[in-house]
Amino acid sequence: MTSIDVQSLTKEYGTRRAVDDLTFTVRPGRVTGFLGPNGAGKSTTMRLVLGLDRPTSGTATVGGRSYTALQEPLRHVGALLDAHAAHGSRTARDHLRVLAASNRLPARRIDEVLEETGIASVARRRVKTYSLGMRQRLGIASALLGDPEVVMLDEPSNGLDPEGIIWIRELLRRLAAEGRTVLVSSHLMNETASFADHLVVLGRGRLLADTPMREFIDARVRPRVRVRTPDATALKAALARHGHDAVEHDDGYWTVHHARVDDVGRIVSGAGVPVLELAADEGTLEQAYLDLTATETEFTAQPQEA
Ligand SMILES: Nc1ncnc2c1ncn2[C@@H]1O[C@H](COP(=O)(O)OP(=O)(O)OP(=O)(O)O)[C@@H](O)[C@H]1O
Repeated sequence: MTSIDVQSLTKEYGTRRAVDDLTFTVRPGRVTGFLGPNGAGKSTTMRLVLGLDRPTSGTATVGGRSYTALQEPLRHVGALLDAHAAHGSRTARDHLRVLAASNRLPARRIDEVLEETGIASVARRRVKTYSLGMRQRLGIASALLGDPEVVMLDEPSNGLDPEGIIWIRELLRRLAAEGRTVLVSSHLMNETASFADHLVVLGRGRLLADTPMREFIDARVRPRVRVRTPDATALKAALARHGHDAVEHDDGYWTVHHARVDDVGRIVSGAGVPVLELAADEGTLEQAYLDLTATETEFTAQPQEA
């Protein structure tokens, strides 16, 4: 099994520290979401892992070896960094042919990844005629060509239509279920929440979190419960006896703050309160992420003066 290991990694561009003493491990068998505000250092870290840039200090390895030491690297690591990397005057098929030949990959993989990424029917068209979403699919096809154990994708949902977004979600889940190591950066929190098991979060080049997604959310967003009842008086009284306060909304629901659905369920059923609906109002990844990164965002819009 192959992990990505980042150890005390630092990258400076002139006086600017893009990556600052970063240490984390991306493990196989799960999807790790790679998050952080603009300029936090996600792409730089991925480039360092791929040997496209040299670290100022520290190391980034795949399965214990640096990427540049890997023979036929596409068999080990598949990456999508830039959807515009493919040459525009080539067809998708030719682009994949060149990659397959230079990594001694079997030609049958070309058809397999074209099918898998849904671009088989346009594979003979020149890449410059492709939409952004089609280029993303070609970038993912290139990443999967060598059937690699490690897959690293920078903003793969970018430009994909709703059907494409569902496809990429299922693809990422499947790659992880097959035991691969999957690192995916994204600015789309709902998306990330739908496919990630684990999160690595950066802010200004530093590590802010390296934690299972559920723990990341639960540590930052207090749980709430939504209840609907025809007997508000009984509901309020029952909750008050257990130290809970309920707030009513215009749509007829009540919210119980800082409470778990199991506890509220037990309280209301114990008190015989009639309940029409009872639901956990779980914290979202977006809420937790914004809470963590509020002070780590380099670029924020300033309120305009009237
Ligand atoms: N080649 C380079 N030369 C100079 N500065 C660079 C270079 N590449 C990145 N940087 C700087 O390093 C910092 C980190 O950039 P990086 O692209 O890694 O962030 P990111 O987290 O991927 O951001 P985004 O979410 O906007 O893609 C930024 O301040 C960026 O301007």
